[in-house]
Amino acid sequence: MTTFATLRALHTCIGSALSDLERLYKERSPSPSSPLDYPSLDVPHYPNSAISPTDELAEKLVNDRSAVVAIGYIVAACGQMSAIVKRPGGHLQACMRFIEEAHIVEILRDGNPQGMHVNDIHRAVVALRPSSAAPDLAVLTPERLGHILRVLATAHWLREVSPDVFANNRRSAVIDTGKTLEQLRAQPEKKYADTNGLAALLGHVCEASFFLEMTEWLLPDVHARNASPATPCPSGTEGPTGLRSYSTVFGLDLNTDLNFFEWLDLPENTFRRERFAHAMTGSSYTEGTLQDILQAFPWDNLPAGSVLVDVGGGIGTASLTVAHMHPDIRVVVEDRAPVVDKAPAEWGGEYAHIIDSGRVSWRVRDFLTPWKPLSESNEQAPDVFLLRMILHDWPDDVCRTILHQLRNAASSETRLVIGDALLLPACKDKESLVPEDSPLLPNLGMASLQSYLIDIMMMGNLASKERTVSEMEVLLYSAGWKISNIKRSTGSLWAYTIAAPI
Ligand SMILES: C[S@@+](CC[C@H](N)C(=O)[O-])C[C@H]1O[C@@H](n2cnc3c(N)ncnc32)[C@H](O)[C@@H]1O
Repeated sequence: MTTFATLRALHTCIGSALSDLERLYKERSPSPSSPLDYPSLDVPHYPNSAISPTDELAEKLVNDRSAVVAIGYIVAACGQMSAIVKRPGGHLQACMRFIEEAHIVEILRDGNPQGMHVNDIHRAVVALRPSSAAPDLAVLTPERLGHILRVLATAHWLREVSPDVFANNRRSAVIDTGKTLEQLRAQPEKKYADTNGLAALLGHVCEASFFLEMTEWLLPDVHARNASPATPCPSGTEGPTGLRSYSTVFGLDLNTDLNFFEWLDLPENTFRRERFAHAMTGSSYTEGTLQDILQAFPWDNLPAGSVLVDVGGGIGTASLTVAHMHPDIRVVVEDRAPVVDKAPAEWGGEYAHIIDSGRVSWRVRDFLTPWKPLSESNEQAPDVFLLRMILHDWPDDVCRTILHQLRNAASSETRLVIGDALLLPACKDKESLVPEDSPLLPNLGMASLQSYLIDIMMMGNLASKERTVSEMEVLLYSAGWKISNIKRSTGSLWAYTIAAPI
């Protein structure tokens, strides 16, 4: 195929996906005379604010199954077209991290919806910083702030309404925590409590960019060329260049032998630890949806009183969703002590009654150690073990230990529910997310990039990985489990894998 033919095929693909999307919105319009429009990029939709029933319907349809497929095709085709016609640019991570930490989205939401002048934004940013560590105004100038915001407006993450006047748009509003400026000033550490976790996720991912030194980690000569001569190197830890060798990029970046979670437990990382817990809630909006777990497993078929154990469940984002919809299921969330100590207090009103009644509870367990019955009087094996975003954190040998502990505790009826992306190759293979004759990559290319970037982040942070279907199959089999079903989220690499004891 010539390049122009490929570009034309991609153009057709965008056109037909757009027609599908437009048809869906037209068909679901409350009145044929005023067809429902797709939400505008220029209009922020804050998670906690009231909107008209029509706008609410338009928002809801974005997650409709057929809309998700059409959106995936549009993103994949546009990404592929851009890659063909233009060399890549830089990345936005530093600017994204700054606007999240500086509460810019909340400041713009609180200000004039038509936009705020950069001088006013600057004043508000400075006023929200603690007086004990006020910014140096010769460093944080309105001019520099304006340049940062313009990068984001250029990348459609904000709007520059008129020169130096900025407003939120649909994208930036996604990371609005709904907190007032007074709340942020009084309790900045509570910024993520009772939110959808997307601001926490952005803050975590943009900061935890340890994988940026992946090249130094993999190529010791580049590390040797760039390392400061003062880099301490305890004897016995030298790599081939005489510099210290690390098992992760994270270790190299922070000069530590601790793993990511051990580091998170350090007293100075309290804020990061709590933000990470909320970031996991946010991840359920970017990796499939939180509701996918409800379709992933036949929860209705479990007998009343069945027990779901959420292994490494954090604040319990996924299992609380199950408990909420299935009042006969009991949930026990297991995690490390610093997480368990804080978890119940991180939930607001919606789930209070389930937590207060004791139907959802937390207990401390290191998942590398044998699983212990829930009480002396109840030695029964749990009905379901949930491992959501756990196996992708660990290399195969550690995963095998985690899985063996659960296999030893399981009865023949126990099921394992694993929530992790299952990667596909970027070429034709047994499974494809697109039709046979599509010009798109079978893994949906740019629309799936997020899962592949998380894969690299996992390699950098924890020497682990996202797995392919066959890698997952082999791993589970080696620990005594056999896959019985895989439920992929629509148009996505995210999946719930169900396994039974062999
Ligand atoms: C990526 S998070 C996933 C959290 C949760 N499953 C979810 O989907 O929101 C990984 C979790 O594993 C927990 N964890 C790490 N090491 C652990 C260990 N040795 N024992 C128990 N939990 C552990 C972390 O504290 C964290 O909550």
